[in-house]
Amino acid sequence: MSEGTGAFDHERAEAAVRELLAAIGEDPDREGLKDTPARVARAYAELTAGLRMSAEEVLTTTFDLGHDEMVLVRDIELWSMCEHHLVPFTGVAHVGYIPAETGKITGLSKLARLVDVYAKRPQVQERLTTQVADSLMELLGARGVIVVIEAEHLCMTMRGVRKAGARTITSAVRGTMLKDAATRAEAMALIHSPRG
Ligand SMILES: Nc1nc2c(ncn2[C@@H]2O[C@H](COP(=O)(O)OP(=O)(O)OP(=O)(O)O)[C@@H](O)[C@H]2O)c(=O)[nH]1
Ligand SMILES: [Zn+2]
Repeated sequence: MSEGTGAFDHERAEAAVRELLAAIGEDPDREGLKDTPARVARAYAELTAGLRMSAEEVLTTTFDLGHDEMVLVRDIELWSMCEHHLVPFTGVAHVGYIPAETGKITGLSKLARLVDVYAKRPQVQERLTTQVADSLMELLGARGVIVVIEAEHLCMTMRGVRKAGARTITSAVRGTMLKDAATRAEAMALIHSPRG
């Protein structure tokens, strides 16, 4: 994938929103819309903040707890933006890993932050899923990783095919989670066990 600069240009974003308002037949100068380009630019800066963050920054806090068995955080709330239509897709991510033999683990919140690094940018669900899995393998030296994402795409709900409630499920399985069926089954059982 070719890389953009990642830098957010507020002035350019404001001008583009003003232009879009004119293109849809609105009057960008009417009272209710006059602050909209600046607001939308700020909102887009937030919604694409992942372009200006890295997995390396997020996974700096690690502990050597000697815990070398599965850690799984499920139901991590997720908001991303479909790169085809620039409308949201939303759902949950389940992220599990088997730490390195040294027992090097990261903070639980860092798994949720990692999801945000890759979610807060124009994205497709498949790439989001593999990027989270691959960064855990590389940066934590995890022996195995499983990432399952369940999401609803507003581009399929509010427009186009208009199928509300359809959920897309993607998974990325790496290392021992891939090789060892019992470990993978344990992770899937944890992901699907009853809530509450
Ligand atoms: N694989 C994948 N497809 C996605 C994702 N988000 C949106 N899409 C799909 O991207 C496709 C884009 O299709 P196009 O035919 O180029 O665009 P379109 O005419 O707006 O398509 P419709 O949505 O079917 O109206 C659609 O089928 C979307 O459902 C995603 O995360 N992964
Ligand atoms: Zn879309």
